[in-house]
Amino acid sequence: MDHRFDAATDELSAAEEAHLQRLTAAEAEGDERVVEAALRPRSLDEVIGQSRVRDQLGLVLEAARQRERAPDHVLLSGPPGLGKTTLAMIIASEMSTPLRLTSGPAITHAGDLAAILSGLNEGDVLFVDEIHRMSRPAEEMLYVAMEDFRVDVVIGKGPGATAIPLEIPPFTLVGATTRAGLLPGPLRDRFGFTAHLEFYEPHELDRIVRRSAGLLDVELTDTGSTEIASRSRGTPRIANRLLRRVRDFAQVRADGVVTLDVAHQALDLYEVDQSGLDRLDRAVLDVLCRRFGGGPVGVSTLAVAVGEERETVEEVAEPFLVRSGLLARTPRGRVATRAAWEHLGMAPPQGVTADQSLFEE
Ligand SMILES: Nc1ncnc2c1ncn2[C@@H]1O[C@H](COP(=O)(O)OP(=O)(O)OP(=O)(O)O)[C@@H](O)[C@H]1O
Repeated sequence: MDHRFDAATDELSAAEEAHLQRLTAAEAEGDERVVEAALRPRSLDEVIGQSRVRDQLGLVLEAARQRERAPDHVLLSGPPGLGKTTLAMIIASEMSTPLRLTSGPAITHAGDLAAILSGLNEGDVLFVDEIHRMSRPAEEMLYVAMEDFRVDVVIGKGPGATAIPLEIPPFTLVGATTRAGLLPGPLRDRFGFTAHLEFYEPHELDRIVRRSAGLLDVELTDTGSTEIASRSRGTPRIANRLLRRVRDFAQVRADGVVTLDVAHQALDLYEVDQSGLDRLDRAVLDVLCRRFGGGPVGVSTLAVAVGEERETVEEVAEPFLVRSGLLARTPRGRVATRAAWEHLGMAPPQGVTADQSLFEE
């Protein structure tokens, strides 16, 4: 579908109108995931922020189009909700080719991957989310598929087992990971283009909030939008989610318009603080400072203390806390910075510095 949104004029095209109708229907069914998917930008031009990634990726795709070849394999890394899935969909749509979706945890056996790879058509884009969580045998099969476009199907077991090579058509693998560091070198090296997605700046999130509000038909003031953007943890998915929650509040407890005051009240109600820290972020800081005297403390201990999985603390809470200068990762464990103590309204113990570089791993 030709889904283009002109952020400069905020005008909806006929295609956009149709899209909006589908959105409204999805909302009427209360399906938040459908709504989230419908808010995704559909082309590189529509992507807000990430300008370097957009430029570089645009060039990779244009060159491939000119050569009439499948683009090189692409690795997208970065914290959740910054647009990895969105970019994978855009790669497929810009190449006018179908997108096949799977995820690392879903591929438990090499055979699962063999089945997916052998079903690909020439030029298909295969998206593997959480690629760092794939099993080792599947990973090894993927190396060969990425480089030689071949799958070795093993027949039989033990010493009598034989590998039958099966040719597969050239395809583009798009891998997404929140932990690029966990990918084995040989896999990482086989991606021709690697993009690291950064947290978004408040003015970019502001544009995202206004774009989504336009699509959802939510009336919001400039200051209302800025307020939501500034509390979105640098993350578009959170910006869109907060917009929907503030919209609920505006509808039920106000006159439907998202003003600064409405945004304030709603976000306070949902326990999103002024810096955008949510419950988990605050729990991590709280435990770190109050229970462990500001650290250093190991991430596993921290995770148990807040009642979360280690991965959740490491991949969801920490990147934003580090980026906000509230937490530092050190070889001896996690440490609260002076800003973290101040954020909790507590006096830092002697010797705690604001200078994160002292804590660098
Ligand atoms: N650059 C962007 N401009 C506008 N909206 C965006 C942008 N990036 C992401 N979004 C919005 O944020 C939401 C989340 O994006 P997406 O699902 O692509 O993130 P993700 O990085 O794949 O997250 P996860 O790894 O958790 O699946 C999408 O619904 C999309 O509407």
